[in-house]
Amino acid sequence: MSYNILSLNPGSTSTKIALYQDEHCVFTLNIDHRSEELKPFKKVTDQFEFRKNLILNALGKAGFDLQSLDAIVGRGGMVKPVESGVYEMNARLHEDLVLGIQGEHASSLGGLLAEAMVADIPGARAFIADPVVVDEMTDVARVSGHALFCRKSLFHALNHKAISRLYAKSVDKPYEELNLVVAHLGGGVTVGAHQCGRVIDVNDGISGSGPFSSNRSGQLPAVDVAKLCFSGEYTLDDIKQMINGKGGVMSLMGTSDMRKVERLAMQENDPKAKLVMDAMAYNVAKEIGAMATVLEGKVDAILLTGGIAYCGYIVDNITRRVSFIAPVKVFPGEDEMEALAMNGLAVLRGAPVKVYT
Ligand SMILES: Nc1ncnc2c1ncn2[C@@H]1O[C@H](COP(=O)(O)OP(=O)(O)O)[C@@H](O)[C@H]1O
Ligand SMILES: CCCC(=O)OP(=O)(O)O
Repeated sequence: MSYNILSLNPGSTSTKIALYQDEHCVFTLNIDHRSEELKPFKKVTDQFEFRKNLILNALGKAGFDLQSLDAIVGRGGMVKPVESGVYEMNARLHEDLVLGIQGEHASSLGGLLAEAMVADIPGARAFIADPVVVDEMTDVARVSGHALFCRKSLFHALNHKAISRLYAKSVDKPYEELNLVVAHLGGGVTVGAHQCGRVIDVNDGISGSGPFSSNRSGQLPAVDVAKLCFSGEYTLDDIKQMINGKGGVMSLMGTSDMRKVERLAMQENDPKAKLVMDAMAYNVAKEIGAMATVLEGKVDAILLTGGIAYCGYIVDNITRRVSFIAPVKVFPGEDEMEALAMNGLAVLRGAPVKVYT
């Protein structure tokens, strides 16, 4: 029996779609969204119709018959902390994706779009897989320095796991027998300590922790942020945007496109662009060092992935700083589309599916 699966990956700056016939990718498209295009939408969930129409138009243009789909797998979503795995859409999951229990992120649209689209396809199923809220952190990693706060597991779980499995396959070992430090360098930056198949610690890529990224501030001096909050000059929304969306390279260089920053630094000898690239590499390397201590120095490999892993200058800079810990392997971009489809395929072929409660 053969299956048709659609992968949906809504990101902060793009919507990626891919069609699979069993293991084979037959169509893939990356729709970039300019920031002005998304500006009119107050909340992420307000983008639902806009993204749905783009997807349906793209599939229509490609001449694909939606009725032949067996499953749609979306990248999810800011729901409650969950175990790694595939979850079938249900009323609870729908509700929590809409509410954004742990905050707002474009990936929450993945499950909602999958659910809405299968509604018109008899027999088709809607899933999310390894959402950004996968939580395998140890108790000690959760404790923050104040009783009102705890550290959260919000990261690129899907790509962390997919790239780790790809690496494990390349060295002919089960992922569950390896200790890895994985750094996803993208819109957000997350660096995780993978111990025998579980991400036991990771910086929170949404709420302002760890290294800065192309559009996020990472950790900031808390007292100075508190002063800004009470200065009367900024709204809560302004402050949230400083941390997530308009922070990081966006704030330092006025763009979140690392290709532009790289061009400025390398071709135009812009000292500020070079300093920002150096600082990004420095901070990512520091976080990798921290995660190596979580694994007590027993690290089989360090994996660099995400869009910024295409940037040779940053990769070389990080590698120079951390290669004393373990060999560094680079997986530029992501393996999320295939991971979504293969997770869905496994369920269609009889693997267990998890129920979100
Ligand atoms: N070839 C490249 N060289 C340098 N940076 C790149 C390249 N391609 C993408 N990027 C940067 O990667 C970042 C986006 O990474 P990506 O992994 O696609 O994002 P996300 O984590 O949101 O999926 C952006 O800052 C983009 O400019
Ligand atoms: C940390 C959650 C995932 C995330 O940051 O994704 P993007 O880099 O795609 O925004």
